[in-house]
Amino acid sequence: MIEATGLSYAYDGIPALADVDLEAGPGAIVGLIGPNGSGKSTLLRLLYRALTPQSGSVIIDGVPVQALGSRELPRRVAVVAQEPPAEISLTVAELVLLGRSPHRSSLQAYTGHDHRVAAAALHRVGMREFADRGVGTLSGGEKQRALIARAIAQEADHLLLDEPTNHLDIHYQHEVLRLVRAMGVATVIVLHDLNLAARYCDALVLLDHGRVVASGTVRDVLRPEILGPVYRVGVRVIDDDGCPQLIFRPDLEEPGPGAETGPGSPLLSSDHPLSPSLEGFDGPR
Ligand SMILES: Nc1ncnc2c1ncn2[C@@H]1O[C@H](COP(=O)(O)OP(=O)(O)OP(=O)(O)O)[C@@H](O)[C@H]1O
Repeated sequence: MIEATGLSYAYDGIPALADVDLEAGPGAIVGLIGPNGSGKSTLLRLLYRALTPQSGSVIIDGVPVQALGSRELPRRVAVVAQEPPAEISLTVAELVLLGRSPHRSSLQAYTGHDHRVAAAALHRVGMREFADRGVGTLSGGEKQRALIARAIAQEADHLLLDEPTNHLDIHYQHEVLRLVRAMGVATVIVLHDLNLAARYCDALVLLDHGRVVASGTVRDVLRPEILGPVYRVGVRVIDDDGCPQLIFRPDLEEPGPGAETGPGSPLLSSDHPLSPSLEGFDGPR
């Protein structure tokens, strides 16, 4: 269980996050969504103690995160951050094996069990044949999957991921999120793709300018009247076998400089036969 209450943070006096609450119960996946610069990564960094909040608290299974020891924290919380891995000179197998470090003392060698857990994690992300490759030689998506394998090998009860589907093709976007679901641990995940968020998250927290604009179930948050003003796009929600999915239109009221091909423009007016119907789209207010 991850409980964050009243979190605020400022970089060099410039506020990035203000009075944010979040809760991820056992097995629940909470999606952090919001525009660029809205504070998602900052919030995640506060959750895994890379940053210390100026006010508020983060509690992991009843224990303040600040009170967890440096070995206890990674045993409880696995992180897939946006930063590229420092372990660029390692092989993929060695990188994934690092996920076992919190489970042994620094003098202890990795056990057969550690190797089996690491190999199984690599297999789960479809990377077994990459075991001997250098991390530095991987594509962006392969690297991302190797980092997710490391988090799986860590066997922590809490998982924090910052845009884990970045660089992944559509198959692996779904595969990785299915894996996250199957791990069944308390998860907080930053996602830009709202349709993936709708499909895989149990709850969402929408940030804008460092504040929570909406939080709750997927259906509570992914509403055109909420998303439109925050993302400055037109939004339509459709139902895909019970899962809400979104279709977006660019901001119809404030075309950017030189934008001449939007609906209503001389090149593509809304009654042009090639212009798709705008019915059902709620433009931003
Ligand atoms: N190290 C830093 N020093 C100063 N300001 C920072 C730093 N990191 C982030 N910020 C600022 O804090 C705000 C929130 O940034 P953050 O990275 O948390 O947003 P985000 O929602 O994760 O963005 P994105 O979707 O673009 O990844 C932004 O205004 C950003 O410029």
